Order: sequence, then C-alpha cells, then structure tokens
Amino acid sequence: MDNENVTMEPEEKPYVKVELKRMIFHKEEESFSIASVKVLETTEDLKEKELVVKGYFSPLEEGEAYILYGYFETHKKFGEQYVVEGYRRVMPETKDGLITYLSSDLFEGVGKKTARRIVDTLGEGAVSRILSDKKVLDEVPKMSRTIKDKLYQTLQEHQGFEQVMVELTKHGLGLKTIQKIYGAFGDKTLEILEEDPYQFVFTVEGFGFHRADELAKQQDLTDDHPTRIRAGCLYSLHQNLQAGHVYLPLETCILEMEQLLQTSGKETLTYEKLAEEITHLGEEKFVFIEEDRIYLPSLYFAENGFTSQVDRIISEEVEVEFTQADLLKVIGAIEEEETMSYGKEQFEAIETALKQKMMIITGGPGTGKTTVIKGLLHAYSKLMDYSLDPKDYTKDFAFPFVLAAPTGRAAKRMTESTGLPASTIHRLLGWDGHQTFEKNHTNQLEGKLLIIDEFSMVDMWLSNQLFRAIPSDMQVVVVGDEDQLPSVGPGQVLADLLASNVLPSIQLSEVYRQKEGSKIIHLAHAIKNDTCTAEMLTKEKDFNFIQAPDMQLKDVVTDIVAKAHEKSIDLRDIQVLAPMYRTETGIHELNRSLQSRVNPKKKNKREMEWKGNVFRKGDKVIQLVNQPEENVFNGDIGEVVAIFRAEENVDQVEQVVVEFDGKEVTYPKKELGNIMLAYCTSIHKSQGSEFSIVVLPVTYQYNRMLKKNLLYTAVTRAKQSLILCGTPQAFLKGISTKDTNQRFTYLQEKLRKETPVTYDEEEEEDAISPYDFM
Ligand SMILES: Nc1ncnc2c1ncn2[C@@H]1O[C@H](COP(=O)(O)OP(=O)(O)OP(=O)(O)O)[C@@H](O)[C@H]1O
Repeated sequence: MDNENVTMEPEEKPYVKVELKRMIFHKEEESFSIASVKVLETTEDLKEKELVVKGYFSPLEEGEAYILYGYFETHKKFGEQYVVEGYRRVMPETKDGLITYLSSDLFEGVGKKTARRIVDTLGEGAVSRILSDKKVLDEVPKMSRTIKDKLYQTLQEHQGFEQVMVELTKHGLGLKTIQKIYGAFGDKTLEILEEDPYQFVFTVEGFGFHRADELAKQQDLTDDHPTRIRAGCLYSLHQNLQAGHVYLPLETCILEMEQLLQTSGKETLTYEKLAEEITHLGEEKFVFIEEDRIYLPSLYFAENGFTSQVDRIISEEVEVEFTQADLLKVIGAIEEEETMSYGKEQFEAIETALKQKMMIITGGPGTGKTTVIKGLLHAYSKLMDYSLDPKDYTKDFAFPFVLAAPTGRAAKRMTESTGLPASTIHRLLGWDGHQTFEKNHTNQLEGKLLIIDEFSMVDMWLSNQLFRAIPSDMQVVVVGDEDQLPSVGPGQVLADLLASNVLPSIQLSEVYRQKEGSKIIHLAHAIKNDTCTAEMLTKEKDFNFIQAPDMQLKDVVTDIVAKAHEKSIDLRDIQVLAPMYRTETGIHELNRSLQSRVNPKKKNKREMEWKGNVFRKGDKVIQLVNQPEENVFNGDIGEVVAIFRAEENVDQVEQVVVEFDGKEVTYPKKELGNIMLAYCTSIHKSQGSEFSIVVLPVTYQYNRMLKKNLLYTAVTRAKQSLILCGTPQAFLKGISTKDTNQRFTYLQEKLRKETPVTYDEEEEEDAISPYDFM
C-alpha cells in the first residue's frame, strides 16, 4: 500500500498485533469488552499465540488486524490477560483484505462486488484516497450517491476516532477519556487539542485543569494565553461549588486564579489581565457578573430564578377561607381525636401555614415538627373538606397534599408519620437522572398544599428546580432545622430564607420529647443553645459517654456494635457515625474493624476483594452515587445478598448483589466504587436519616472537623440510644466551635430586594447544572 494514513506510522511503544478469535463480552454503554485473540506479532515477551484482552474498546471485527497497547495482568482465576489502554485498527495490507474490510457490516450497502469495484478502481490505497477526497468515489462504477456518502461518512468516523486515539494515547490519556472527548468533539478533536485543550476541561466530565495544562505545554501555549486564564477562572468557580459557594467575589476569584495559574513565577499574570479575561467570559456568558460577584451560569440562574419564584408564589392570594372560629373548632376536634393539646407555638405554626401562601417551620428534635405537619394536614382537610385518602381522587382533581423530602429515608419517615404518600424531591419533579426534570415552569406540580421536610439539605440549584414547578395557587410549607449542616451542594437556602425575613416563620422551641425523659433531646438542645457542660455527659437510660484513649477507640466502638449484634439488634438499627474517612479512627478503619467482628471471613461465605476492600455476603453497605435507573440513590443503605463468579452469570463478570429495602441491584466488579461498607458512615451522609442507636466516636484526631453543626447533626440522628465514646473534652470543644466557613451566597439580599434580580426563563433553560461537575 502506498500512502496509508497516519495509523500506519512505525510503532513506538510495546504493542501486540492481534486478530479476533471470539468476543467474550461487550457492554454497550461503556464500550467495555473482553475478547479472545490470535497474536500476529508483538514487541512483548510473549510465547502464547492466543491471548485474552480486555478494556474499553468497541467490539473487534473478524478478519481485521488490530494493534493493541497496554500491559499484562495476572488474574487470580483467568490467568494472564492483556489490559488494553489504547488500540487501533490496522488497515488491510492486501487487496483481498481490503475487499473484506469494505464489504464488512461496518459499511451499509457495500457488498463484496461493490468492494471489489472500489479496490479495482482506486487501488490498495483506496481508503486514504477516499478520505482525502470524497470525489474519487465518482470514478467507481455502479455506486449510488447515498451509498457513496454513507461509505465516506463511516470511514471518516472510524478513521477519525482511530486517528484521535493514536494522538491522544501519546499524551497519556486512557481510552475511556478519549472516547468521551471524541464523543463531544468528533472530527474537531485534534484541532482543539492543538489550539485549545482547555476546552476539554469543561466539556468532558472528569477532565482536570492540570491535565489540560500539560497538553497545552506540549502545544507551546503560554501561561498567559487568554484561553488558559479563562479556563482557570471557570475551573476555580467549579472547585468552589464543592465548598458550597454560589458565587465568588472578584477578589477571591482572582486570588484563586493566581494560585492556579501562576506556574512560571514570572509576573505575566497581572491583576488587570485576569480581571480582563473574567470580563471577556462575562461578555460571552460563560460567567455572569453582578457587581463584584462572579457566578457560573447555572448558579446565577438558580439564585435569581428562585428569588423570582418566591415572589411569584407569595404574590398570589390564599384560596383557603375560614374564620377564626372555624379554625378553633377544627383544631379542637383534632386535639380531641389525638388526646393532646397543641402548644402555643405549634398552634401558631398550623394557623400560619393555613393562612399564608408560604411559610417556614423550624425547630430542633422533639419540638413537634411532625406533630404540626400532621395537625396541619388534618386541619386543612377538615376546613376544605378534602379527603385524606388518595384513592378518593381522580385524574381531573389531583390529591391535594404533596409531601416531599430531599432523601428517600426522610420521605419514608414522612409517609410513616402522616400515613400519606411522600417522595423525594427528585422523584416528585420527575428527574431523569441526568439533567432533565419532567416537572418545571411549563409542566407544574398538581395539588393544593406542598410540605417539604428537611429543607436545610436542599441546595440552591434543587430549590430553584422545585420552586419553578410550584403552581401559583399552591400553598407551601418549608420545614427544617437550621442548626443542622447546610446542604452538600452550593447555597444555604433555608438559612438565607430565614434571615431574609420575607416569609413568615415559626420557630418551635418547646421540647416535648424531653418530657418523656430523653437525654438525647436534652443534649441536642443544650448543644443548640450553647449550654452543654461536662456534667451533662453522664450516663442515662438512652445515653452514655464511654471514655477511651485514641489507641483503644476503634476497639471500643467495635465492641459496642458487636455486643449489640450478639443481643440480636439488627445491624441496620445501630449506626456508627464519624466525620472523616482517613486516620486511625476514620470511617475506613472502623469499617474494616467492624466487618471483621460482625461479619468475619468464613470458609463458605463468599467475598470479593476490590481495591483493597473486601465485600462479603451479609455486609452492610451504602450507595455512594445516584443510580435512578436502578432506583437507588446516594445514601441508601443495603445488604450484600449474593456474590457471583464470572462463570456463573451471563455477563461473564464478577458481580455483587445488594438488596435495598426489598429491591436488588447488581454491581459488576468494576462498579463496586458505587458502594462501600456502611457499618460506619459519614455524618454528612447520615443527614436526613435516623437510627435507633447511634455510636459516635469523638477524638482530637478529627480535630478540624469537630464543629457544632456537625456534632449536632450526628447527635440528632439517634432515636432511642446515643453512645458517645472517646475524649469528652474533644466533644465539648467541638460543640463550642462554630463553623466559620462562610458560604458566598446573595440570596438573602435578593429576597429582600436590596439588589435587582434579572431573570430570563428561556436563557435559564440553556444553563448547565452544577451536578454535571460534582
Ligand atoms: N403538644 C404536644 N403535647 C404532647 N406531646 C407532644 C406534643 N407535641 C409533640 N409531642 C410529642 O413529642 C414527641 C416529638 O414530637 P415530634 O415527633 O412531632 O417532633 P419532631 O420535631 O418531629 O421531632 P424529630 O425531629 O426528633 O422527629 C412525640 O412523641 C409527640 O407525640
């Protein structure tokens, strides 16, 4: 062949040239394949003529030769395998080979005869001739325009990808990343690599700024290149989402950019230059600039959108009409039915919720939030004569009561306490698991009264999605505990709503459960009110503080759980919570220790090792990401119910099966990163959940994490029993340390109308969600 394209350059690194024997496995969505191949040629020290190869590549085609780059790995069960990191198809080197290639299934409408005519007319260099000038196909007789166009397009796609593969593999990128880049940029990939690799950072999930910087250095892009500075700005803003900021003040943004971009030590990146590029980004709407606040588009729209939605909803009149006498009669009737009487604050909360378009109820544990929600539902139902039975409603008149919470567990608790259906906010909005919500400003929710619990966990972005889906005639009650940790995502919506004073709010402060003698509740309120002392940490029916030095802490925690388990306490009811993953008493170590005691290795008990962790049948595990297609969500807790070997299932890969509340989810081995052991979980992940028994180790090793709102959140997760262990002084120091990490949000001021809010719903549609980057 004369001038085969770029894929024919001499091999520079170790490779194996192979031909397919048989595809063993292929998973479409990720292009993960396993194949048995015949080795044609190799630079590797290999005696075998056959090999099993695996990695992220499209199915190999029969009769085609491929060059694979990778390394050998010895699999415990299957022996030596070649892990493919990069690959390319070798263009057929003979006339017959080329005819076989062109007449393969790849090229629709090209049979053996046409393929022969192509090769006869254009020679053995047919492929490169066609690729460099599509018109040469006109020389081939008896070929329709459609088939010519299709052939050219398919060749381009294939060649394009392989060319991109070869180039990007040279830069050390893995196949999976290359596939993502090619999926986003297609033919333009190599052009972008040369001109502006920083574009990869924002289009390809998981592509970091530093990696783009490396690529750019190889392309001789200077440190002060505008595109580098702009990428640095966007990257800094993205990084700050993780710290919960909704925007960055200009000064902070520039400081962050300087730290990120200043590599050469030369003073080329002046303040003016950085500010100038931020302005350019603003002009092109990659960022939004309000006074000195720099926003990513999605958060700018979320903050302004949410403000306008609140305005819209509260500007409408309340539909429910009743006299004070009606209200007193109805509440009296409920009190009689429930044989209790509402406290003053509780009554006010119900009354306000009925009379106002939107309101907030806050309060610590045991102050009667649930009691008020139940009372409100009954009162509303009696005043409006709405049945509380969903079965009494038809499509034309939807069930008027809509209950939602940010987590599945919190929603489940709402259902248990009210007897009415409740769902997660995501589900209520018909989230597709990626970017789209079925419910939005054009297709709003149905119902009359919306109650959202655990609102402190709802971030800026989800708040906006939820509020734009609320119809103007719906009444809204937001319930939460402002002393808990703020949302994981950006913003502090509940705190800002409260501080803005634009909505009526009732704070429930009287504690009812305490009357039943609960030390847990007493302690929680003492933490909240900064009145907790060492004397309060004494043993009671539902509380204990077991002192233990750091060296023994892990064993003490393990002992407590093991003993409870021996007394037949279900492992799901006892939860160890810790603030950090690493350190001797971190979540990972505690999980290892707990697993070895409560679910030890046994001869006939199956287990699977994965990246240094062991999953064993019977293990308690937690889901770490959202998998809406499987109906499991971040924070769900389940149990390993089966472990399968590759040869035992049709997919031919090792699998772990986990049961979550009656539904089973199967994880192929490489997806085991989606779960982890859950004997001990993080306090952050426990938000929105409650457990019968909470074991909370506290040590100075957790130092920088020991903050009031974190410990308060942990303590309030316990329903029946709270066992603290470790160093009491560390606990007391932690609860007296306020989290001073201020989140940059401007919601409060916007709600108070101290700043004009611009809001364009159509423009908002195009904004990407921050979830794409988290
Ligand atoms: N007015 C009241 N009179 C008597 N008991 C009450 C009253 N209000 C609440 N309680 C009782 O106090 C306990 C706590 O109330 P509830 O569960 O409503 O509080 P909560 O704020 O939702 O608590 P948590 O957040 O801890 O779940 C319950 O047992 C409830 O029956």
